[in-house]
Amino acid sequence: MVDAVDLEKKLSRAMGRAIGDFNMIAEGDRILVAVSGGKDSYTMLHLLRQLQEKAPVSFELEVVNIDQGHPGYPADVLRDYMARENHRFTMIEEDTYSIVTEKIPANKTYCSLCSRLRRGILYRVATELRCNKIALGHHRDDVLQTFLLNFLFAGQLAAMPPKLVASTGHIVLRPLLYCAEEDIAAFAEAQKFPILPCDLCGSQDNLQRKVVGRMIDQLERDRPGTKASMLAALQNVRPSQLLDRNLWAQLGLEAARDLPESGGESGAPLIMATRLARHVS
Ligand SMILES: Nc1ncnc2c1ncn2[C@@H]1O[C@H](COP(=O)(O)OP(=O)(O)OP(=O)(O)O)[C@@H](O)[C@H]1O
Repeated sequence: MVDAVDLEKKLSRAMGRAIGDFNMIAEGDRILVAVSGGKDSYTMLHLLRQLQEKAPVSFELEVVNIDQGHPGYPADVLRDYMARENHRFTMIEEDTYSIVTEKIPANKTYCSLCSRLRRGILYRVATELRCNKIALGHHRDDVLQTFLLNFLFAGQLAAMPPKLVASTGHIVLRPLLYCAEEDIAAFAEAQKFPILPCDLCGSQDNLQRKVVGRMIDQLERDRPGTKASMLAALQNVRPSQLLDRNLWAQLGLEAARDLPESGGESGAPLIMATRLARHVS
């Protein structure tokens, strides 16, 4: 049983590694921290605030929540928490719920349109608050699920970008991308974050994603370390072992090389073991 202090250290180390690996934060940044009231974004906010206090670079945090007009949205819970914790907090009221329920048939999931509308609002608010970056609370398990969803059902080899330049020029960050969901859940519980319900829209939450999530969880139960291996794989891409002709052209490849030092048959396990050692801890 890991206690809250150890969990905090573990999560904070994982977040620090992601921030360092992808050069996410620089001196003078103004970061809009998008908080939904769920466990992931509460945890992200908590860890970013801690980092802010000890980091060698100085940056600012602007916390934003969008009240999307769901019936029964307990806005005061979030307002009270932000006031108690002394965060710079803005709640934006935009009734995207009416748009989504009008456009999407009742038996279909609202998630995709709802999150697209939300993203547009976040970009607008980031401009209004003079924020150059936007932090989202996606974590390792979101990344793995997205990867598998794309692989199995969308014909693409793609996960989620750790850092993305949006068309508006804002930089979108995912600082929790190395953090395990179960650690976040345990930490959020230990911290007693006042979690807002996520089923207020009554829509079936992205069913396909849930199925894939359960598949990965089962694999992890059968073979502990599977998730760490999947995450390591996303950081250990061998373009020449894939079949993307455009990628081959971009890399100027004529044929795949089978040199041991480039990780041919014999090199692969060693590289994987090294990477795993970095990420299992
Ligand atoms: N209503 C909202 N207002 C502000 N930011 C949001 C809102 N909803 C989602 N986000 C941001 O988008 C991220 C991903 O949203 P998603 O709905 O997939 O969250 P989630 O997996 O339920 O995470 P969380 O536990 O933070 O709610 C959140 O972590 C948060 O950063």
